[in-house]
Amino acid sequence: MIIKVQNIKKEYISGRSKNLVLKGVSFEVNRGEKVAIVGPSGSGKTTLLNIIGLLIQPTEGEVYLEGKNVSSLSVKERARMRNKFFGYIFQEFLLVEEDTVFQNIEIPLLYSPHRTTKRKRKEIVREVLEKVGLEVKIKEKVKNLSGGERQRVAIARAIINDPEVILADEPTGLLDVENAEKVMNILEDLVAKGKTLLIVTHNELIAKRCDRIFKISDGHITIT
Ligand SMILES: Nc1ncnc2c1ncn2[C@@H]1O[C@H](COP(=O)(O)OP(=O)(O)OP(=O)(O)O)[C@@H](O)[C@H]1O
Repeated sequence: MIIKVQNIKKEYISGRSKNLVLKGVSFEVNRGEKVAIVGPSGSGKTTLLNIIGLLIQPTEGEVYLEGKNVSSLSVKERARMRNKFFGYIFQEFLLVEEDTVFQNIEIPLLYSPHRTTKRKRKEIVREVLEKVGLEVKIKEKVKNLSGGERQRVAIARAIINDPEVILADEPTGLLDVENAEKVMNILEDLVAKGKTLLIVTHNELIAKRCDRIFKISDGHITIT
């Protein structure tokens, strides 16, 4: 088992109002699994993904990654996990529009503890761009790309450090059917090579392609 979540609660407090979004969520995910996280808008899907990805802290409960309780990790180890263990893909791509495809994708390499020369970075970036079918766009500015191409750049950036787990938050939400299909095929290829995928989606067909579906409703999770 690669991820274990135990009795996670998350409460947001703004002013006097409290919002208990997750009311005690527990599950395990195995290595190489493809899991869909579904539920109505505002049910806490992104919140759950961000807790697993160490982007936010739960109010209560524990997250274990490869058997290690993450609350026992130092700040440095958490940062390393974020950079090396997870690849994050978001609906809005979160790319630097004015920069080139290469500049956007090399970012995680610049933050890696292993120094790389520009030549080496180019080689690695070319390799991941090949995986997402965008080698020819390496010098193009992101602002000149289509939505589908942007999402593939975002995927390339997410996988450049060869992460174990890919966390994808509505990665096909802004894409047409054809581009959504391309993105899903790339993600499924990664799973076929042993990566683990957690994908938040509103799309039933995408959810059905996964091994299991985690449905969040009223702060609780049902697994099918
Ligand atoms: N930083 C925050 N501070 C306060 N409330 C928040 C914060 N982040 C999320 N919430 C609230 O928590 C609830 C769950 O939000 P979350 O984004 O996890 O839902 P979601 O299921 O991903 O929704 P959607 O499908 O619309 O993206 C919502 O009511 C949201 O307003």
